[in-house]
Amino acid sequence: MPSDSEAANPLAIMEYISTRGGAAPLDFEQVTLAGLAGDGGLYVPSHWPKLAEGDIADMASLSYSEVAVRVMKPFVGDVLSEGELRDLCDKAYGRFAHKAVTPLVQLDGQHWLLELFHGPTLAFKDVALQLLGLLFEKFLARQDKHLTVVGATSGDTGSAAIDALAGREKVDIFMLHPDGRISDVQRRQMTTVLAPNVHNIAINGSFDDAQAMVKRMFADEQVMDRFAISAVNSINWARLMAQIVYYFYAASRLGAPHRKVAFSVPTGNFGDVFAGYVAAQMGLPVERLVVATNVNDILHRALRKGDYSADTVTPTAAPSMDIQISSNFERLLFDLEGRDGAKTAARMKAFEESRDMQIAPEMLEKAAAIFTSERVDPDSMTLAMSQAQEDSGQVIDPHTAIGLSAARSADIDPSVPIVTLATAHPAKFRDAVERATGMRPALPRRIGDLFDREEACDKLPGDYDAVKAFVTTHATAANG
Ligand SMILES: Cc1ncc(COP(=O)(O)O)c(C=O)c1O
Ligand SMILES: N[C@@H](CCOP(=O)(O)O)C(=O)O
Repeated sequence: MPSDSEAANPLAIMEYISTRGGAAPLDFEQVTLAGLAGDGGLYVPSHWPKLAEGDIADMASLSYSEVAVRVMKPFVGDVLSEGELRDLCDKAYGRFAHKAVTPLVQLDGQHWLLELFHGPTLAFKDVALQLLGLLFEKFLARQDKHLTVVGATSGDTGSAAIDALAGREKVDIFMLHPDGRISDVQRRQMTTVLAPNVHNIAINGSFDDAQAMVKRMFADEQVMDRFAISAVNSINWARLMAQIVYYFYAASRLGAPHRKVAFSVPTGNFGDVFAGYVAAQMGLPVERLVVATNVNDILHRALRKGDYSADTVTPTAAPSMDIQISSNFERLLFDLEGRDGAKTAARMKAFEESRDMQIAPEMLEKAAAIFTSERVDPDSMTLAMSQAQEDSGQVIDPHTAIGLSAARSADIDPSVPIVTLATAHPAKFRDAVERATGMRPALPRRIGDLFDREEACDKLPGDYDAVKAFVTTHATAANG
């Protein structure tokens, strides 16, 4: 738990440093607009702020928006006043279709679902991206600058980012998705947004290929000199920060800080579960974080055996988790290695060249203090969907099913509540849900006419130069 002095001074100035140690420290406004560090690293806070037990206990009776203010304020520092942060949270979470924003649903004596899909695009990404859109707007109004957002999506980040940024002045968004490897609903949620500042690009390749191209752009001086490039993926610290909130919100309602809570997290890019790790560093009593993967199991192999070697991506019925190179794992490695940027830089450079990394037993042991992992195969995923419907009347999506199956397999004390993050609405994956349960979920009213809308999308080869040429031709220069 936090020391008295840390708890008493949560607003000490927060600086952000790169995991690779080669970039100047930034404040919260700068880090939000920067996205990825110039040395290729990911920004992290210079220290983990601590919340006092009493503050965590108080959260049980606060609204989601108020919990968000209390959790995020130490990361924001004095870049926004508390009133400004509260206004942004009220606005962001006011767009959610459920009063609780992220309601908890009890399945049985030990298992709960945390429904994170009540935002405009029906996945957990809205929780952070609705806020990030408003943060961009606020910070760009302070700076006379035009922002070019370049992102990669395996289905959900794209629509949430586009919803948050479509039509905003001073921002263009270029969103790369793997052609043919996302659900029809996911694709249409992006490609039917016809605002002139939105550019959808289907690339021939996997999410990993798209993500690698995005990262390469941040290191490309020809692009960076002309355009102010930023990120909406969880490589952007502000994305992760907003995702820490729901761990506090859920755990405080289940008895934290006086009771430990475990979380099972369907995982791909390691962002959502890393947010849980941060919550634990801030003082939330987290019994365990279950990293639930599908057959694209690099994280399971890494946490179980130290084998972080990237295979090719296998397309599955949980396409948003079809990822083999998990960007945010670098943030964990940085912590596990004593926050030594030079070591992390050397490790990541070697990985980028060989696509292989072995993790030392002492680092694995530290990770095992909080993380455990489970690999869920397609049959277990299908079974989790049908059982959730039969036993609890809950229709769940394939990603949530992977989380729930992992939660039920993990070795966790039966007296500890386990919260599975329900990361997407079942209507986004109607074919897979229908195959598992015989039920075809209806599209929620707000996207009821999705299949009647016109689509716009450019197709490009999985080639960096082609994507760079497209972005630099269509983007607005930083100085407008
Ligand atoms: C529905 C869904 N579940 C789980 C994940 C995995 O989350 P993360 O990439 O933060 O590990 C994603 C994609 O990010 C997703 O869209
Ligand atoms: N699953 C994501 C992939 C990117 O993850 P992010 O959290 O880093 O944006 C998606 O659906 O796009």
